[in-house]
Amino acid sequence: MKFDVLTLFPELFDAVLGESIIGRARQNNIIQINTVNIRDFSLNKHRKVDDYPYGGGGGMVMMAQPICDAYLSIAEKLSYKPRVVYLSPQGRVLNQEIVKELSTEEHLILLCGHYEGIDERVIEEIVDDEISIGDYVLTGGELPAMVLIDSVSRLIPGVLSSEESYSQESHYEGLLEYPQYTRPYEFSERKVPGVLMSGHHENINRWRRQQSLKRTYLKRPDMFERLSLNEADRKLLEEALKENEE
Ligand SMILES: NC(=O)c1ccc(NCc2ccccc2N2CCOCC2)nc1
Repeated sequence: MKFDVLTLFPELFDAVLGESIIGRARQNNIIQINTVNIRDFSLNKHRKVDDYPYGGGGGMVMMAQPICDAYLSIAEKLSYKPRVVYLSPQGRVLNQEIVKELSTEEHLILLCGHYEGIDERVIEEIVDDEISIGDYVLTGGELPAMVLIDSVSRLIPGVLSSEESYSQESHYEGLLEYPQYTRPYEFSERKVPGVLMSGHHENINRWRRQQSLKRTYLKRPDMFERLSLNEADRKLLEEALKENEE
């Protein structure tokens, strides 16, 4: 999987994508992440990449030419047209389903906007997808690009070790994760739930699924209503909610 990031701030990516799981995956060449500085493609001597908006109004707009030339510097070497994702507040909001879809691509070009946005003709010319990481406004598209790279990369085979990839398990897909505990057994007078100490794996899995169902129902009714629960799950949830009332 290859990511090419078109950005005005390539150095922002080094720390976040150089460390830990993603850093290791880059070293093992499981994923490649390359940044392209849009400013290097400005045609004027002051390396200007923004200009005043036609129609007036405050703020500046990123010019089309430097962005499109930065894109061409990548695309012209390729025999295929790579998928171009533009990170913007107008995009469809990223979720795990979209992450999964993106992880099937061999090569993604991520375009990071700044100022008040980019000249619309760039979107018409080269952008395939507009994606937002949530309904809030940021100073630039770089953090959204890093979020997308992180979430997509962890689905690429070989990026997560076997332990790390455990959280991939489909058994609770669409559900919130159950509570996690580790040593010591008692911490600030709080003990670990007995079932987890029993070594009874069937009961442990039952308890974990019950906790995931309960948490999803209580914390994320929007996710919960998308679930289709079988009879066993419904009973588990009912029992958990009854305990809540006691
Ligand atoms: N939710 C997101 O994914 C998200 C993404 C980017 C982003 N900002 C960069 C940006 C990129 C494109 C267009 C406008 C802008 N903005 C520039 C600053 O002013 C507001 C508009 N903000 C939030």
